Amino acid sequence: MITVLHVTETPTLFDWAGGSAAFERLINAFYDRVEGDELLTPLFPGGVSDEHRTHVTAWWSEVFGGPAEYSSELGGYHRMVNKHVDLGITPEQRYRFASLMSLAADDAGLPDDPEFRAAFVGYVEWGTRIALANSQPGADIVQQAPVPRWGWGVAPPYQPSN
Ligand code: HEM
Repeated sequence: MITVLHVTETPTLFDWAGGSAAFERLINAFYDRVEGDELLTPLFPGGVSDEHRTHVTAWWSEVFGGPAEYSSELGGYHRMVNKHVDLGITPEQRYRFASLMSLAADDAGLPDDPEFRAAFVGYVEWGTRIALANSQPGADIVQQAPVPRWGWGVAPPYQPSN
């Protein structure tokens, strides 16, 4: 008797989005919007540098399943978390940040299937709430933690079996 095993691998969110080039487009589109936003510009006086954009692209790529360069080259979670200390992010700024991320995903032509976008905004919601909490004066901050690796959650992409 022959048994046929059908194995379909679920792609990482990084690969599904289009890899490094897609995350570069996303982060540049996002900070282009930030630079024109009256609520967020006070947090980025003088604009958002190429270096900042490159670092944040590395963070997002790693979180979504791409190369772990933010951990190996830039200082990992510890560096990211300390960048937010004492920024005093307001709930309005958090919400604006999250909204602009969703719009930037459209600007950058990221996949717009409901499964990908649900996972994407799930991470945005999670990350922005953590950033807000960590940015408050006197916040009790976890200094060392792994960079998260985000997944599809309950709805991976629908892949017909034949
Ligand atoms: C999903 C949520 C977020 C992620 C993944 C994220 C990621 C990062 C990373 C990786 C850095 C450090 C870049 C480097 O290594 O040089 C950073 C810095 C920064 N983030 Fe966030 N962030 C998030 C939410 C927010 C929010 C909600 C705000 C404000 C509304 C914010 C404001 C900033 C600012 C102002 C810096 C620069 C600080 C400095 O260089 O002095 N972030 N962010």
